[in-house]
Amino acid sequence: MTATKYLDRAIPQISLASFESRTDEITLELVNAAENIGFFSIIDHGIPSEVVQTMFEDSARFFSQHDTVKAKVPFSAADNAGWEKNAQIRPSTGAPDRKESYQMQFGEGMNGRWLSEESLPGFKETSLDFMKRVQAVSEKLMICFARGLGFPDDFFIACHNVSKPDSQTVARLLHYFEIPRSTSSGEWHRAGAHTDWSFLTLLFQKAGQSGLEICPGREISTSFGHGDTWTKVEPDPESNAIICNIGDLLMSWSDDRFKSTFHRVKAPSEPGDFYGERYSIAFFNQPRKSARIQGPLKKYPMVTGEEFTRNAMQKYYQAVLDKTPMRGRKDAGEPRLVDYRVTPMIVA
Ligand SMILES: O=C(O)CCC(=O)C(=O)O
Ligand SMILES: [Fe+2]
Repeated sequence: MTATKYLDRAIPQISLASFESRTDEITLELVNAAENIGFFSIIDHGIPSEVVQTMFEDSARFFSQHDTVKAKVPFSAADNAGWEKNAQIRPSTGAPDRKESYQMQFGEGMNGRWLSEESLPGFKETSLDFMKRVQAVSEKLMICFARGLGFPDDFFIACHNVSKPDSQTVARLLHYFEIPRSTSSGEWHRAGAHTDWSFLTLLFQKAGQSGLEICPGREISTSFGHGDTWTKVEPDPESNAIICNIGDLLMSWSDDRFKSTFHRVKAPSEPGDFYGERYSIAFFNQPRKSARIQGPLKKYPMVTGEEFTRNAMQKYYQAVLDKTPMRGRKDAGEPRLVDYRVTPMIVA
């Protein structure tokens, strides 16, 4: 395996302190970051680090449940919610990510996908409280991006209103398994290179659990950045930073002015890489199904939020939908992506 080429790109750090009186200044910083690297971190965002830690503890509590318990809330491709394990095949690798994840929503997509209060007391309340806080931070960023693109301040907030039943916004708990040092990673990744199809993604990392890497959309020269130069994005517990990236939705809504950025969680294989168990939390701002998506220059035809998500699911999950052993089962109802047969971390 050839060594990864790394470049120490500066990731802009943007403070949201005194937001109301500094909105224009913050807008300039965000627009600049979005036009160039597509990645930035935000600090002074108002979510105390204890709240983040509590969510991480509850995430560990969720994933420590037996697989048969988690399988009661299986991932649904139709709703983009629920639990999957070793089931997400990225177009960049053609192999499942070595991870499990649980996706939670505010709206009707989450119906029947919470574990019962008896099996996981307090989990739903902690999660929804956390999600509301992250949504509040997202809304500040949405005001700035609306200003930056010449829309009314509340334009993106209305399109992403999480109190509406057709909200598609997702909070994703992620758990990557510990990897034995003897493992040869070959071409697979903990999360293969991809862009997110969200408007914006807000990512929480845990101290010491590195692995996230980025390659800015403007600098990528191959389809998935194989062989391109990558930059490590280390967790920053000191400043309680949230890592943010532009997703495909904001790229399209800005007529490509803002670029979504390739990122991945590399399988450890080189000196300095982290082999331990890794937890992260990603919050994907997704449009309401009824939102109408088109940039100010009308570069792309208008699509609804529902259509945008459906297209993205086909692009990112089709390989699994085609392979899923449960497809066509009488009781399936809809395609399911959980492949219980794959044992974690069997890597030759
Ligand atoms: O776990 C991470 O750090 C990144 C996860 C990610 O990129 C995703 O789920 O889209
Ligand atoms: Fe991602």
